[in-house]
Amino acid sequence: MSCLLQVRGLVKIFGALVATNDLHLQVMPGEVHALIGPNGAGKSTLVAQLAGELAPDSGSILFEGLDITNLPVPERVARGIVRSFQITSIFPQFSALTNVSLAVQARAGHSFKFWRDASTDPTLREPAQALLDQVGLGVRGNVPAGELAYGEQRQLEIAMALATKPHLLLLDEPLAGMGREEARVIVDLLRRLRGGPTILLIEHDMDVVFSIADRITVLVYGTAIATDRPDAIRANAEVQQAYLGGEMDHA
Ligand SMILES: Nc1ncnc2c1ncn2[C@@H]1O[C@H](COP(=O)(O)OP(=O)(O)OP(=O)(O)O)[C@@H](O)[C@H]1O
Repeated sequence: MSCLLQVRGLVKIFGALVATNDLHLQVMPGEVHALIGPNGAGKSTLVAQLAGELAPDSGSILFEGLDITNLPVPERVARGIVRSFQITSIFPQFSALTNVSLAVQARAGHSFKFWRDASTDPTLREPAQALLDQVGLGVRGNVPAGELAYGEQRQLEIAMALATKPHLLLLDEPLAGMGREEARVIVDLLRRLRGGPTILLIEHDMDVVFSIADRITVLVYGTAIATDRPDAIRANAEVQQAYLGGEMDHA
């Protein structure tokens, strides 16, 4: 099977710091692929380069066989690389349903200024309601987005990201700042998304990573030191060394 995303020899330097260091990565279609590594290993820097927010100093990124290394963010989104929690902007005064309707509308190529249409047009409302149902916010559609609980806003952002019909969904710490119950809702949602878009996930909660990832890549000092299935990663001596026997013990 040919890979969806291929990163070849990626390098990103900040002053004296090599944040991404000759990084190679392959993400296969349909998988949940987790990126883990100690603090400062370069996970977010990598995702920013995949999303097009940061330009690499060298190396290349191929997506669906096409070199996208120099494509700007909107063109990557149009090709199906979508980052949740960063690129989606919620309008807090609009209802959850209108927010998702706007995302559906944007995907269809219309301008955001027609938000009045977005809240009433059935061709936007119906898919938007289906997306709210999918993320577990089906009964919260009429609530202004700004009044949703923190975890619900993250669910809403996932619905808005899904509205763009992503082929690759980039999730950078989707559980950050959440309590136990809110995190459980998001983890259940990620499980339900299996079979949908390919997911590249940065997550510090090792229990979550090891229970939902198909494959895991471990970054250390900007380099991918291992990519494998969870059980093989857990047993990998170099990986255990990188974590100094800490977090991995609990995984
Ligand atoms: N814009 C920037 N300018 C300078 N240094 C940066 C910049 N962005 C990141 N860095 C540095 O690059 C290194 C990698 O940071 P990055 O945030 O990618 O790591 P991370 O693995 O995501 O860390 P964490 O798990 O703590 O979120 C760190 O040393 C960080 O301080």
